[in-house]
Formats: sequence, structure tokens, C-alpha cells
Amino acid sequence: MTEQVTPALALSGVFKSYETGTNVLSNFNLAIQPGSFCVLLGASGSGKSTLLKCIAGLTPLDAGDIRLHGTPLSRKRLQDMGMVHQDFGLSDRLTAAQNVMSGTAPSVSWWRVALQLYSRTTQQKACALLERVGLTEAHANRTTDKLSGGQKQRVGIARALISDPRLILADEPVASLDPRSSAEVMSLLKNAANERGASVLCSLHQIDLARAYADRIIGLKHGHIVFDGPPDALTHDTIRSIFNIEASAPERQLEIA
Ligand SMILES: Nc1ncnc2c1ncn2[C@@H]1O[C@H](COP(=O)(O)OP(=O)(O)OP(=O)(O)O)[C@@H](O)[C@H]1O
Repeated sequence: MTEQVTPALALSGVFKSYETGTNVLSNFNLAIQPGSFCVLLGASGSGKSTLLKCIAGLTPLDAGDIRLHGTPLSRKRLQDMGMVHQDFGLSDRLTAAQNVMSGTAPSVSWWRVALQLYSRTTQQKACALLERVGLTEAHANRTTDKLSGGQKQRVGIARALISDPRLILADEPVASLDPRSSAEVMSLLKNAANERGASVLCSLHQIDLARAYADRIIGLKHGHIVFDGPPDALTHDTIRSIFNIEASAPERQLEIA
């Protein structure tokens, strides 16, 4: 008999609509296995960000259950999650190191974060993480408005890692980066998560990046899963369906949708 592994993340019967009347998720179910790198692939408006925000506790559910490693979400459990944002979500008046340390916020008193009173251990960990994501001491001491987009997202990844999360959520982490920086940031995210045995749920528009980095691709359309499988099972017909691309569109266009 094969042993049942508790999913890193499990959503069951999740419903989410906005006050405007937009129904985004209806009876949504998903389970992510520990250590996997899952990409949510979907067109604009398909519900990727809403789904990630529900998991991160940034927007309330209408109904449903979300569990992290078998335990229902709560403030304490939120410490087990790190989030990487599309617009970096950094405070430009803080240095890169201070931004990274602010990632400890769920587990340290708010006043410590407000006054930038971090322990020596946290300071050392932030420096080590910045080094891990390829930034120097000079970058660490610079306010983030003086960093490039790719460097800012490296800071975003270091911040997501500082609380040693078992799950990393990334909402279109390379949306505003050029192709080279995008590939670098995706590699970094994948390798850093792998080293720590963390699972990743990452939303993307870019099919080529999804193919290159995902263990599993989840195709989302109007809040429903229309594809769920390994990258090599993603056919051109499925891509057409996920992105509403006409059947007559050349195949070349499908790889850059
Ligand atoms: N705060 C909000 N209030 C009302 N409607 C919203 C809100 N946020 C998102 N929506 C709507 O919910 C639907 C799903 O949006 P969501 O941002 O989750 O999609 P997405 O797949 O992440 O899109 P994108 O790739 O453009 O970021 C859209 O119709 C959007 O207009």
C-alpha cells in the first residue's frame, strides 16, 4: 500500500467573488505536493492573483477550506508562507537589507519592524540571503529605489525566504522584467526553493518560462482548472484554449502568448 503524503497546500470547495459581483472562484479544489514547483498559467483576468491572494490570506474567502501541510490557515500558519509580488512590494525608503528583514513581520512584534529593531541573527540571515540571490553588501545598504527591476525582485525573493517558509507564492514575479532577468529570477526562485525543500505556486503569463521551470502546470481559465499536468503534456490546443487564441493563429505565436 502506498503511503498518503499530506499536501503542502490543499484547497477544497473554495468560493470567491468580489463586491462588484465578479465571481472568480466557484468550488475550486487543488492540492500541491511538498517540494513541487507548480505554475499557474492563465490569461489576464483568469483569477490567478485572486487565487494567490486567497491562499496568502490577503482577501477573505466566501466559503471553502485552505490547509497548509494539513492544518487550516491561521495567522501562525501564515508564517509558513513567503510571497513574491509582481510589483516587488518593496518599501523604497528602506534599504534592501531592511526590506528583507521586514519579511519576518508575521513572527516579530510590529514595533520591532516599525523601528527597524531586528536581532543580530535576523541581520546576519538577511545578509546571507542577499548574497544567495546574487546581491553585494553595497546593494544591501542601498534603498531599493536605486536598484534595477531584476535586483528588486532578487530582494523580493530574499524577503520571501527569510522566515524559512515551506510554501512560496509568487504572483507573476517576472511580469516587469526583460527576458534575461526573467530567466535569472525564475532559476533563482526554483533553486532557492529546492535547497530548502519548499513548495512553490507561481503564476505566469509566459508559456516558455512555465515549460522551462514548472514540474506541474495548472492552466486556469475563468477560475477553473482546464489543464493539470507536466510541461510536456501541454499541447498547442490546450494553450489556445487557456489563452483564447484562435485556431488559425500560427504555432510560433503560441510560445509567446
Ligand atoms: N479587488 C477587486 N475588485 C473587484 N474585482 C476584482 C478585484 N480584483 C480582481 N477582480 C476581478 O476578478 C477577476 C480575476 O482577476 P485576477 O486579478 O485574479 O486575474 P489574473 O488572472 O491575476 O489577471 P492578471 O494576469 O491580469 O493579473 C477579473 O475579472 C478582475 O477584474
